[in-house]
Amino acid sequence: MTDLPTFIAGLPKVELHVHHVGSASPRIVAELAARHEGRSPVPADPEALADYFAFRDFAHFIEVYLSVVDLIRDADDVWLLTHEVARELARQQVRYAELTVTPYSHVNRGIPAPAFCEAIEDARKRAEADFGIALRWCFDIPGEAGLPAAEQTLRIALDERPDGLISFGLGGPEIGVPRPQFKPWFDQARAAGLRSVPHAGETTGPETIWDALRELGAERIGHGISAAQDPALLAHLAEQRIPLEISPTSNVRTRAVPSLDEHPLPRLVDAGVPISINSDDPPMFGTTLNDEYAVAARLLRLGPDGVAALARDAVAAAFLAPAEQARITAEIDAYLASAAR
Ligand SMILES: O=c1[nH]cnc2c1ncn2[C@@H]1O[C@H](CO)[C@@H](O)[C@H]1O
Repeated sequence: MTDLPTFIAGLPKVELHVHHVGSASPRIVAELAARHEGRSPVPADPEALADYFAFRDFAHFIEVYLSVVDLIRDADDVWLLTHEVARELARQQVRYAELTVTPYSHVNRGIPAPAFCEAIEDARKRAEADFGIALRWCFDIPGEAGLPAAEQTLRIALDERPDGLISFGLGGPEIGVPRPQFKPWFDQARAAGLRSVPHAGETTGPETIWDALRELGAERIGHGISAAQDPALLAHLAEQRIPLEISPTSNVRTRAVPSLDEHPLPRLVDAGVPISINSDDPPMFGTTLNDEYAVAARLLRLGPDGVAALARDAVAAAFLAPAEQARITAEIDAYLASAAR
């Protein structure tokens, strides 16, 4: 058996909670910054960028995140970012990824919705041809922009309806952004066949997760780590098989959790809550999906069998057709068997 990092690097995976702009690598950020003659606080130098991606708190993280969003100014930038994100995911043996994109933020910066959707769709199809990876879209509402953003995000989702669009989400800060107010837009999105995957319980308590379940019809929860504080919620998530999309390093870098050793992931798993392991905004957090699997293996004391089970759990939580889930799961099983020889 090879060492665990090597095993993880070759393990077929899916990723369910990873943000489009949040995945812009230092090289991509440098290229985007260079395209716009340095009219941005975002450093083009990868070293300086690593320091720039250090966050005082969650609000500061969102502020930095939006400064990178400002670098994306036209459809070519959108295409470049999307295709490169797909390349990096495929390098990590990701076969399928549900990428969270925030059309409101780009349309609000002057990129017309049709051009934005055409760019992500063309990059998605090219990535499938170039790298063999299947991408799907979650359109999320940037919560800090409130109900106008909800309305515009839904409009773009329903009017443009790109082929890859499968889910509807809610990102940004939770503090001061109560979930119930978004119910009318989630109701319309779900009625149109989009799956509901809001963030909740990342920086606020279990009540935000209850709201996301009861008011927004959440089928999965982005983060949801504060569920560990509420035994009734843990039992509900476990009984109803509602998966949490866990990104351990994200929670430490945004100060949602003091340290990895204090991360609630072991308690969530012990309570029988279904989870998937994700990277959220990997370059911003100085991590990769493979690194997050290694973190989970350490926190959960897993070997190759346990890590392969984490990958299977993510496949089971994916909004994939059963035949596709079976295909990727069989790949995981075959890989584990071959690594054991
Ligand atoms: O970990 C996260 N939690 C919440 N929002 C996030 C996270 N990572 C990226 N975003 C993104 O922050 C933007 C705010 O306007 C949104 O685009 C949201 O998708």
